[in-house]
Amino acid sequence: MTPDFTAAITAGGRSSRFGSDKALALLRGQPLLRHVADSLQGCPERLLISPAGKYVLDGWEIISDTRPGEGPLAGLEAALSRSSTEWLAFTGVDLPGLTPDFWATLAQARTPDALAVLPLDSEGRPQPLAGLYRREVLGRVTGLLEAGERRLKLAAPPEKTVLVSGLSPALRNVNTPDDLAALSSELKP
Ligand SMILES: Nc1nc2c(ncn2[C@@H]2O[C@H](COP(=O)(O)OP(=O)(O)OP(=O)(O)O)[C@@H](O)[C@H]2O)c(=O)[nH]1
Ligand SMILES: [Mg+2]
Repeated sequence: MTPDFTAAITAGGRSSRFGSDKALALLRGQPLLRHVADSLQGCPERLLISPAGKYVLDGWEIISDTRPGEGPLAGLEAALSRSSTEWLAFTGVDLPGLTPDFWATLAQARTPDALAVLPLDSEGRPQPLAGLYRREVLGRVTGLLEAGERRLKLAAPPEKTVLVSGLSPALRNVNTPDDLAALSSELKP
C-alpha cells in the first residue's frame, strides 16, 4: 500500500557522541541517512530537516530548522509546519533498521482519536524518534518549545498516543562508533 503520510528525517544534530557526522557513516556500504531514507522512499512528500547544503538526498526537500540547534523537537516543529498531509512520519538519521514494513505497521495502528503512534523499544519505552504524528500536534509542539521544553517525548499527549509493540528490532540506534560496530558485526553472515 502506498503511504498516505509525509516523511521527515531530522538531521540537524552535531553527532558529538559519534565524533563525526553519523548521518554519513557507512553500514553495509551505505550511509545511515540512506538506510533511513530508503524506509520512507514511497511517501508522497519527503522532507529532510537540515542546514542547506549539508546533505544531498534525491527526491527529498531540504527544510531549514525554525530553531537551529534546539534539538529534534524543533525539527518536528519545522517538519509539521511544512507537511501537507494529515500524518507525518518523523525520524532521525541514526535508526538504520527502519523498513517500509515498520512504517506500514505504525500506519495500520492509527485510530480516529490518535495524535501519535509510537513503537515500544526493547525496554518497553515509547521511541518518539520513529513515530507517526498528526499535524494538529504542531500547536502543542510550538507551545512546548516556547516554554523552554526540548524533550521530544512530550510532543504528543500520552492519552492520545497509540503504542505499538513487536517493532523493537527495527529501533537499533547509533549514537557512538561502538553502536555502529556492534550493528555491523551482528549483520555479518
Ligand atoms: N533538525 C534538527 N535535528 C536535530 C537537532 N539536534 C539533533 N537532531 C537530530 O535528532 C536525531 C537524534 O539526535 P541525537 O541522537 O542526539 O543526534 P545528535 O544530536 O546529532 O548527536 P549527539 O550530539 O551525540 O547528541 C538525529 O537525527 C539528529 O540529527 C537539531 O537541533 N535540529
Ligand atoms: Mg543530541
